[in-house]
Amino acid sequence: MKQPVRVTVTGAAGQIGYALLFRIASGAMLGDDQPVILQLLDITPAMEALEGVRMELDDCAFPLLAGIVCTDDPNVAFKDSDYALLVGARPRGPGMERKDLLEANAAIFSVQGKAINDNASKNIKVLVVGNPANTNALITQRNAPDIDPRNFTAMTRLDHNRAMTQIAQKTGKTVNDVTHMTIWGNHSATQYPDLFNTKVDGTTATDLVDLDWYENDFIPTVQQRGAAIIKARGASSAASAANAAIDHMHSWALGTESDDWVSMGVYSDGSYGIAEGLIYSFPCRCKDGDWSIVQGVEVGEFSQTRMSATEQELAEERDAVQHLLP
Ligand SMILES: NC(=O)C1=CN([C@@H]2O[C@H](COP(=O)(O)OP(=O)(O)OC[C@H]3O[C@@H](n4cnc5c(N)ncnc54)[C@H](O)[C@@H]3O)[C@@H](O)[C@H]2O)C=CC1
Ligand SMILES: O=C([O-])CC(=O)C(=O)O
Repeated sequence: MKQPVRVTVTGAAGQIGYALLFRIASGAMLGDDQPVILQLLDITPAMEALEGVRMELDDCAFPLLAGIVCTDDPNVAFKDSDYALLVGARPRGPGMERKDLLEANAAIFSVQGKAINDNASKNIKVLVVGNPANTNALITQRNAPDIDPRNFTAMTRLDHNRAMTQIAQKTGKTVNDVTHMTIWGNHSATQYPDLFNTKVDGTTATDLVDLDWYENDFIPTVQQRGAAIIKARGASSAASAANAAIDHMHSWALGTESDDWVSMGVYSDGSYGIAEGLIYSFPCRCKDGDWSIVQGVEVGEFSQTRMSATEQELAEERDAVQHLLP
């Protein structure tokens, strides 16, 4: 049996937390041979609800669950942490854009970045889910100067999964036939889901659909899917967000499929001309617990315009939180 790893989840008493923790404890995220210790953080008023979640985790008798810590202290939650899923933040309501949450949520991530820097394993893998996810990941990373910036990522896997299903349904196939999907940029309405490089049953997706559908139906549907869920459910995506977080960490820790790739918001090294240091979603391959940006993906004029627009938005978000970036 492997040694247990420590997995921190923030906002653990929230909606996404409730859909996430049981799957982490079951082995869905890190494999069915990897014991986990869950280190659960939420705010003081949520401690009683969190205690209820702990009771339910206990009641599942998960063989891989080697311990549970519930706390309202970030220094305790991140102690020796190997993996962190930063979910805790206010979600948006109807009519809001994700960047409207910047002010409400940004401060949370500077505090947690410092707590990660001071307490966590230097090899910690961090996924930021709380919105606006890319810029919150940037704030966290910049507040943890002793940790490699590559260890901080933002979630665009939900957008990636949404796009996979949309193209599969349009072409009468299943998601099993879809490969090489890419979400470029920000987890926001400017994100660019790229079908020029996507394959459906081996055929390039843009050869199977007309450009009008791609531009005026597919792209806005993927970009606006979060808002559509909020409208329908009265609350933001939770189970699908938790599922995407599991997928993101699973790919990162255990690797991606052969020559396929996944979308991850990662520290830009200047690839594809994207400003260095932004947390931008790229096509990534993962191996041996590390990710790399896939190089040589075709970028035509249609894609370039959209990739630059979402980069521009990320630069503006970064400038708006300059005071939180040491
Ligand atoms: N990146 C993505 O694809 C997605 C991101 N999200 C985002 O995830 C976040 C969480 O969503 P839900 O779970 O639905 O919200 P929720 O409101 O149900 O839960 C949030 C939890 O975070 C806790 N929290 C607040 N401040 C905290 C702090 N400083 N430290 C620790 N915990 C704190 C709250 O007490 C609450 O328990 C939101 O920002 C939402 O917009 C949601 C869906 C997809
Ligand atoms: O849209 C929201 O606010 C929640 C979210 O990030 C998503 O569902 O993609």
